[in-house]
Amino acid sequence: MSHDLSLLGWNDLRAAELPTDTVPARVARIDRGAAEVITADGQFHVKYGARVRRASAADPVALPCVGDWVALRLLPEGRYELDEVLPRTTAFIRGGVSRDSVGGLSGDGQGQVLAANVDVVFVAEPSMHSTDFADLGRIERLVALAWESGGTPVVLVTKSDLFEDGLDELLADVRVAAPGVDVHAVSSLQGEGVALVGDYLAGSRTAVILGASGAGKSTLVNALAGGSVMETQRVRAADGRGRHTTVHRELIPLPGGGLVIDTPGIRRIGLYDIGEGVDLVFSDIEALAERCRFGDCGHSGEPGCAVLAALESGELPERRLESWRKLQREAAWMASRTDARLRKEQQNKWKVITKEMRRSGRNRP
Ligand SMILES: Nc1nc2c(ncn2[C@@H]2O[C@H](COP(=O)(O)OP(=O)(O)OP(=O)(O)O)[C@@H](O)[C@H]2O)c(=O)[nH]1
Ligand SMILES: [Zn+2]
Repeated sequence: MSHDLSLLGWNDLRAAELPTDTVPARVARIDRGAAEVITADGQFHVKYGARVRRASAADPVALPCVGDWVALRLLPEGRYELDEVLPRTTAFIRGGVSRDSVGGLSGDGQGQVLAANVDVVFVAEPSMHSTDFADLGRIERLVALAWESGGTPVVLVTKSDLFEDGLDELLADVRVAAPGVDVHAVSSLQGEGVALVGDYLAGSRTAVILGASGAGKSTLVNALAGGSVMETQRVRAADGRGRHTTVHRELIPLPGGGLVIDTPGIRRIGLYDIGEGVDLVFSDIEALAERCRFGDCGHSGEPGCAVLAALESGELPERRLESWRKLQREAAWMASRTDARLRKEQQNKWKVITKEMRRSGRNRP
């Protein structure tokens, strides 16, 4: 079967990075130290070449991951090996911190890339979660993660059908929590907003959907695919296999164009992987802070504090200020446990390319 690689997101920018005498491929899945890749000539299972093994021994971030564009080299015996990971435009990195079985956090300082070359990051938060309303703090956290990856966040308030009165007010609150980010109401069951979500994937862009368990991620992918490509919670509850079993395909091409990456790692991300993205989510508070009289204002009673003034006047919700403080503390904690130099180096490389793409409008529908 032959594939048109441009439908998987291949473009001139990436073609310019391809070494001579190699074949381009996109990683659909990693399976026990080898990669399942899609090339123009079909799907292959390829092992890592010496170059990849060497680079990843020094730095696990260099290991191939789902979404990567890679260069394959044909060996004399007629099979391909994965010779090189092409420069990533965006990446979700788990910064060497994980929650152990007893719930404590531990860090080994080693980063791990969970997904690469994701253009659009949908943040799914239900309008109603059993008896609770949408959690604005969770939206802020996930939007911070999205910015951090280099992709463009879009917030989806899911299950909008459950919320009749007051949806507009809720959307307004969400817009305050995510300044500069598109916010849409979606009902995957009734179809509201689904086509709009699909529009973000035009031009064969790649998306991930972040959100808590039960946010409706699988149901949305199924709605986008116009069929059942993902098991949803109900099905899984019925067969008793529990959560996180949706692993058969991790790079899912949608019939209307574009791709969605869904992996267990991406599903679990968001509990503690935050960093500099926090500044972008709280750009309104950052702007206020610049107007404080003292450059090192702690916004806790100093004279001439613009942040507290905005709180007084009601311009800045108190919940948001608290959320900012909390996420900043977490980000600082994270940073103290990750190899900062390594992280920075990787991110700078992608940020340059991502900025280029933003400038040329590639990330906007
Ligand atoms: N009313 C309503 N229910 C929905 C909608 N979308 C999803 N649901 C329901 O919400 C539940 C969870 O949906 P899933 O799609 O499995 O959620 P998920 O985010 O994939 O959850 P995990 O796989 O645990 O991460 C299911 O019972 C869905 O039927 C919607 O638009 N409206
Ligand atoms: Zn201040």
